[in-house]
Amino acid sequence: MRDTTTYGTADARWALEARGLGKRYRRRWALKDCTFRVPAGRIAALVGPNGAGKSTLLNLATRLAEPSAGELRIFGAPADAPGTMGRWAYLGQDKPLFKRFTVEQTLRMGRELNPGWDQRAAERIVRSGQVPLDARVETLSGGQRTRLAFALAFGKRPELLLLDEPMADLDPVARDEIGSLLLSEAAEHGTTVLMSSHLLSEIEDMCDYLVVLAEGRVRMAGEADELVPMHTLVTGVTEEDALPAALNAHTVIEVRTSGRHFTALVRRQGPLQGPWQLTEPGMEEVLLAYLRSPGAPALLSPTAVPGHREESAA
Ligand SMILES: Nc1ncnc2c1ncn2[C@@H]1O[C@H](COP(=O)(O)OP(=O)(O)OP(=O)(O)O)[C@@H](O)[C@H]1O
Repeated sequence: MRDTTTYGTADARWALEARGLGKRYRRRWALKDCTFRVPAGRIAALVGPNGAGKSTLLNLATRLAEPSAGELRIFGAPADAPGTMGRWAYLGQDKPLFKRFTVEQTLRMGRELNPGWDQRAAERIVRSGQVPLDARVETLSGGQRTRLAFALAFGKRPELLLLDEPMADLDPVARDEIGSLLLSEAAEHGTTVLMSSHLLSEIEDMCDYLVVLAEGRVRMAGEADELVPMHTLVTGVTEEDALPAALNAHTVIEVRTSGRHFTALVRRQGPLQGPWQLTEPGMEEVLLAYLRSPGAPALLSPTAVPGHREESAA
C-alpha cells in the first residue's frame, strides 16, 4: 500500500513529479529511471521520437498502466490516490466519442458524469467553432470532433490537461484555431498542460516547458527559456578531419560535417573561444539536435529536478 499521507499544499505546486519512474513490458523497458517534474501552470511539451515512451508516461499518469518502478505524483499526491483522478483530463489521438450522440447530448453526458462541470465553458468552445449543438457526432469533421473532445476535457475544469498528439489529424487552420483555444482556456483557468507532439514549430509557439524523452529516458526537462539559451551553434573548419579539440571542453550534442566544415550544437561549459562563427539556436534547432542524438548527456534545469530548491517554481 502506498503512502498517501505525506503530500501537503507545498507539493501541489508540482503538477507532475516522477522519481525513478519505469514501465516494463515483458523484458523491455518502455520507460526507465525517469526523474523530473513539471510545475503547475505551465504549458509543457512532451517530445520524443516514435517509441520514446511518451504515451507510456501519459498512460501512467492516467492509470491506464501501472508503473513497474518508481513513483509518479500529480499535484503532490500519488497518481493512484483517491481524488487524483478528478484533477486531470486526458485527450488522446482517438478521441472516443459516441457517434450517435448529438453535440448537445455529448455535453449533457459530460455534465452528468462530472460534478464540477462548466457548461458555459464547454458550450463556448463548441459554439466558437460553429459546431451545431444538434449535429450528430458521426456527421462532424475531424476538426469539429477535436473541438468537441476539447470541450469535454475543459468542461471537466481539470487542473491538469494531458494531451497525446490531440491535433495530429487537423489541417493547419483547425490546428491553429484549436491551439489558440487551448492556450486561452488554459490561461483563463490556470490549467497545467502536458502535450505530446511531433510538431516542433507547434511546440515552439505554444510551450514554455519541455520534457524530452528518448529510448525511454528523460533527455531534457525544464523551462524552455533556461534550457535553449544554454546552447550555441558553432560553425567552423575541422582540424585533421575532426572537431577542434578546444570544443571538447563543452558538451557537444550533435556534429554535422560538410567537407572541411562542421556545425556543432554545443552546451556551453564556459566561454566559447576559437575561430568559429557562433549563433544562438532556436528551440526547434535544440530539440532536433537532442532528438537526433539520443545518447547526448541529459540536461535538467533546476526547476525540473525533484527536491531542488522547491521555492524556485513559485
Ligand atoms: N502495451 C504494450 N505492450 C508492449 N509494449 C508496449 C506497449 N505499449 C508500448 N510499448 C512499447 O513501449 C515503447 C514506448 O512506446 P510509446 O507508445 O510509449 O512511445 P511513444 O513515444 O508514445 O511513440 P509514438 O511517438 O510512436 O506514439 C515502444 O517500444 C512500444 O513498442
